[in-house]
Amino acid sequence: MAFPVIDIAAINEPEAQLAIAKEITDAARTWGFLLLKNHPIPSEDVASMFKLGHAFFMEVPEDEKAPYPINDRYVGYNAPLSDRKKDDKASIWLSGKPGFLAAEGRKALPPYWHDKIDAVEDFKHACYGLFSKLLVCFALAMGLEDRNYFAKAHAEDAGNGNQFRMLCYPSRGNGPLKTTTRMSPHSDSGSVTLLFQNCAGLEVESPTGEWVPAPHIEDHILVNLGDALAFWSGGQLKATKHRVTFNSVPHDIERMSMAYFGAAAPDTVLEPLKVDGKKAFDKYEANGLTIPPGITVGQYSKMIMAGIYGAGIHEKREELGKASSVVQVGA
Ligand SMILES: O=C(O)CCC(=O)C(=O)O
Ligand SMILES: [Fe+2]
Repeated sequence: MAFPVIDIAAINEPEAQLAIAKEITDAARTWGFLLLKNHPIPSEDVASMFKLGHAFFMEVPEDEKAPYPINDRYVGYNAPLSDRKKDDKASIWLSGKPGFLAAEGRKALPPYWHDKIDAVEDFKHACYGLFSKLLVCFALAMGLEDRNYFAKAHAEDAGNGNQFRMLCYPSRGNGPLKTTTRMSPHSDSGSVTLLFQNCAGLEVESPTGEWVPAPHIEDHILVNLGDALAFWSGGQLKATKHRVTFNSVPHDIERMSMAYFGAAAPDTVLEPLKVDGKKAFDKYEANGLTIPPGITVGQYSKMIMAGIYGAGIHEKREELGKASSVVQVGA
């Protein structure tokens, strides 16, 4: 079964919409991954975001990044080997609802970013526009009465907003240690991830269970689904495991990617839809955890984050009496 590549040039044309929605949803049911061709995000904008990210990772000294570690709102820098203590990649998190980075979020960002916040905000907003169209496609193709059934639970300014991160898998002079990897296998936990990549290197679990390379095609966006939406859809949509290894991105090769993680508002209750009037599954497991029906998106995100970044920052927030509604959707 070939990796799905879907042309969405006509996504706004009413007579073409249902057919495109069906193609996208079929890919989401089988692979849980797809490549979007002729999408509305200008390639110059993608290129300039990569350029900003690359200069940050390569030119800003580590001691100017280290004082800004990722915080409980998913803003800040994550040094190599901090994810799961073994993933050899660095990331800068630029999360939050529109306006957040220019206001409270600013002090958590290395100063390099301060005059680039508007460009980041514009890019995130464009990602949101595409993401919400994909949510409409799922509802249309699944035959839900309300085409906004999913989209309306994903307002751009709900909760703490969506997460956005740029990643850099550095090139190293020495080979990797046995104990390190690039990006451990995981499924994303939110609704839909838009992934921009500057080269190949991501591997995904195919419908027949083998690790296969996700194609890298110039000007295409890779899309994958997260467990919250897969669970909510009653298993009709699939959240697929993916990883980056030192075989797919050797130690002396650099890779960059940017991920926009769209998630539902933290108070969204995840109750699986029935498929043909029947319960689709008795138990849904993801990343080693079982998702109980009726859990909210906010509660689910807390369940999964401890293994990745440690729950410490969130516990501290709660000790202070401020219940956190942080949504960790990537991995
Ligand atoms: O770098 C990549 O392509 C993978 C990123 C990813 O899977 C994630 O951040 O959740
Ligand atoms: Fe991921």
